[in-house]
Amino acid sequence: MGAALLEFDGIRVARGRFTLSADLGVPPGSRVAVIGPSGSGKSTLLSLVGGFLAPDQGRIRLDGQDITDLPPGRRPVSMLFQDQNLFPHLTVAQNTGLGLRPDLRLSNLERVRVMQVLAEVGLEGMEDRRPAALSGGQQGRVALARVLLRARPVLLLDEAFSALGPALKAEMLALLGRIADQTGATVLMVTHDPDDARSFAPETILVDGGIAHPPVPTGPLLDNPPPGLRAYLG
Ligand SMILES: Nc1ncnc2c1ncn2[C@@H]1O[C@H](COP(=O)(O)OP(=O)(O)OP(=O)(O)O)[C@@H](O)[C@H]1O
Repeated sequence: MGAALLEFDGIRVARGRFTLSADLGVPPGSRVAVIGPSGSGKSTLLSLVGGFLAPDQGRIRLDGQDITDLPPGRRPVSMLFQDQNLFPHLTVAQNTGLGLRPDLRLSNLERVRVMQVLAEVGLEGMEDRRPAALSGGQQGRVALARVLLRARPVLLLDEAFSALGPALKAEMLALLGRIADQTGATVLMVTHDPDDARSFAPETILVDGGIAHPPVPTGPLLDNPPPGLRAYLG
């Protein structure tokens, strides 16, 4: 629990003919957007942190601890994808409880904690429903409740809210902000929407031309984008 400094130290990774390099640090507890053209390597950058992809060169460190060789399940990282990763046959409470124990053998104390986080994200009274009986926004809340329960030091979002309408997306980003405050997590959020970056992330990593650039203040970057980003933003 608590924030963590995330470091990409001399990272090089090839995927087919594509190569990404990253040499940067993300300060503890910061909220960072990851933006760049389609196919520039944003998901690749997140996969390196999540452990779904191993670099060809370089190390990834969290608070100085080398996590490069740790399998995904042993990394202090939570990841949220667009499809929210809810299991259709499990209830809201069970889907949330998975954040604590994959085998769902929760202690009484852990059950109480599940109910608490569900109340915190506004899902009180819906604990026994299955995901199909929830709206899209409510499903998003279940996924965020699980993240809140896990309270991992690093939270990765890969276009997690991009399918949502503007009002719902704003609501999810606000909830995400509260969760990041509560857990103190370092958040990396891939988005195609510059407004998401502006509203959520004081700093942004630009991924372009095979390079993940160190984070810079979001406002100035978007107000005065370098040529590759300018072309992409239109
Ligand atoms: N499994 C793979 N095998 C070969 N090449 C891959 C593989 N996965 C991704 N790539 C290539 O790596 C590059 C980066 O892909 P990545 O998904 O990281 O980009 P992205 O910035 O997240 O794109 P988008 O915004 O479209 O989701 C792309 O050129 C892609 O074609």
